[in-house]
Amino acid sequence: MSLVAEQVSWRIGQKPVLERVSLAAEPGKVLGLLGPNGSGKTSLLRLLAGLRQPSDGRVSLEGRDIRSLGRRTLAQRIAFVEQHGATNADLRVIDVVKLGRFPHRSAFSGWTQADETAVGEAIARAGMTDKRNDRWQTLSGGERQRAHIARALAQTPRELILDEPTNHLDIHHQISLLQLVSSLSLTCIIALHDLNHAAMFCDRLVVLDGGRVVAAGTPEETLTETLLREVFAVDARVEASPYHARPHIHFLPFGPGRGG
Ligand SMILES: Nc1ncnc2c1ncn2[C@@H]1O[C@H](COP(=O)(O)OP(=O)(O)OP(=O)(O)O)[C@@H](O)[C@H]1O
Repeated sequence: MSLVAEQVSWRIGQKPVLERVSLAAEPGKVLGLLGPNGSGKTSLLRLLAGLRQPSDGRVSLEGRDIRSLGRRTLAQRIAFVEQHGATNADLRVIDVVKLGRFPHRSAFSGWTQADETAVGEAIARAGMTDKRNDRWQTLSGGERQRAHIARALAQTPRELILDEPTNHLDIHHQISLLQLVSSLSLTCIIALHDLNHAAMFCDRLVVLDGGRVVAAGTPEETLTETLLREVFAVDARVEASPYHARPHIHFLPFGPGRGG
């Protein structure tokens, strides 16, 4: 296993946000993190990235508690694309993506061919080659999102953590990003709201509700009509897709008095 959370709890003051959450991300696989608004997805991703420490339990990377790993080692291994990542508005796309190389550089090394290659490939994979010299404030929300993804790829991580990375993207870029992520031989943990996209592109899913894991397994095991009703408060029919090998969810309209 690569990134593992064992019985992780996180509280803010007296308020429990995550309670005894365990999950294990398999190398080279995509683990989807699902759950309604406020269920604890972002909080858990921040713990997995080492940006926060759990109140109880531990997060480990290949068996070592991430608290024992230095910031630089963690940054060489784990890239995190946050939901509302901020960026200095004066930079160009290429400058933002170059920041991804920072953990790999020392005070004495100049900009190397390996840095150049990593940045060029990351920009191409994120579909930003045409925009590489554009200034940050001229980009659309979706282009900024893709530039942040390029920066994460330039980091050449072995673990990639993405918090709702498709939420500003048009449908073409949503599908192409998820396809890209699932084609990389990286360990990927991705929080998603689109349950059909999760079913199509994730190998395994973990569902949070109220800060606890309420389901985990393959998309077929996890995305049941009962779970959709009990956790997401929607009526739906789940069937094997005739077009791909994964389940497909048909959402049904709310009955009278059930909207909102
Ligand atoms: N710094 C904080 N201070 C107070 N409460 C917080 C803080 N961070 C998170 N919370 C609370 O913890 C709960 C979980 O939040 P979190 O952002 O992890 O949920 P989420 O599943 O990512 O939600 P969404 O789908 O809306 O992005 C929410 O009730 C939120 O208000």
